[in-house]
Amino acid sequence: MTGASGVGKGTLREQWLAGQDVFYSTSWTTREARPGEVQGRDYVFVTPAEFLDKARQGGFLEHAQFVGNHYGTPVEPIEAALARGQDVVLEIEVEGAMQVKERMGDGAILVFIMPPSLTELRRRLTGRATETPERIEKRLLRARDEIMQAHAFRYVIVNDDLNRAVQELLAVQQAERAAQRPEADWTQAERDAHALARTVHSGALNTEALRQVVDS
Ligand SMILES: Nc1ncnc2c1ncn2[C@@H]1O[C@H](COP(=O)(O)OP(=O)(O)OP(=O)(O)O)[C@@H](O)[C@H]1O
Ligand SMILES: Nc1nc2c(ncn2[C@@H]2O[C@H](COP(=O)(O)O)[C@@H](O)[C@H]2O)c(=O)[nH]1
Repeated sequence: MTGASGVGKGTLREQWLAGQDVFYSTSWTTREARPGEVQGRDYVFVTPAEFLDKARQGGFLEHAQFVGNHYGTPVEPIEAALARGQDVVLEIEVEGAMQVKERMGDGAILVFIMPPSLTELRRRLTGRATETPERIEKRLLRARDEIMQAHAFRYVIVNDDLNRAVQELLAVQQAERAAQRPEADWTQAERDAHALARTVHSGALNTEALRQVVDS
C-alpha cells in the first residue's frame, strides 16, 4: 500500500486489517520517533550507520530515501511470514514499491491510495500536527511526483470516504485471493468482490486525471 504522506494509509490499514491473520511489515527508519510512536511497533528506529550497514548486507527487500531520511523493509520477517503461508502487507512510498514490483513480479499487488485533492492532503498533514511547516511543504512536493506515478500501480483507491475505501481494500484482497483459483469455483461473495475491485483497477487512469489531482 502506497500513497502520499498524510493521505491516510495508516488509518485505512488499521481498519482494513483489524482481526485479520496477515503479516504487517514493520519498517526500519532513520527518522526520529514522533511522540507516542513505539520502538519496534511503529518502526524500528535506527541510526544512519545501522541502516546503511543493514542495506550493505542485503538485509532489505527494498529501501529508499524520503525527505531526508532512510526507510526500508527488512527482508527476513517477510520471508518467514511467506513461508508460514501468511499474506504480507507493506506500507511504503513509491520508490520502494517499484523495487518490490521488480523483485516480486505479479506476486506483489500494488495499491495506490489517492487523496481527493492536494488541498485536502495539506489539510490532513497540517491537522495531524506531526511535521513542521517546512517538512509539510517537502512532503507535498514529493506527493505531486508520487501521484503522477499512480498508473504504475494495479489499483488506485481514493481515500475520501474512509469506510468506502476500506470496503474497496477488502474487495481487492478477496478478489486477488480468488484469482488464484479457477473462476468457476468462485463464491458469490468473491464474484461481488471481483466486480468492486474492477472499479478501482488502474487500467482506465490517464495522465490528465492524475494532473487534475495534483492541481486541485
Ligand atoms: N478519509 C479520511 N477523511 C478525513 N481525514 C482522514 C481520512 N483518512 C485519514 N484521515 C486523517 O488524515 C491524517 C493522516 O492520516 P495517516 O497518518 O493515516 O496518513 P498516512 O498516509 O499513514 O501518513 P504517513 O505516510 O505520513 O505515515 C490523520 O489525521 C487521519 O486521521
Ligand atoms: N520505501 C519505504 N517507504 C516507507 C517505509 N516505511 C514507511 N515508508 C514511507 O515513508 C513515508 C514517510 O513515512 P513517515 O512515517 O515518516 O510519515 C510514507 O510514505 C511511508 O509510507 C519502508 O520501509 N520503505
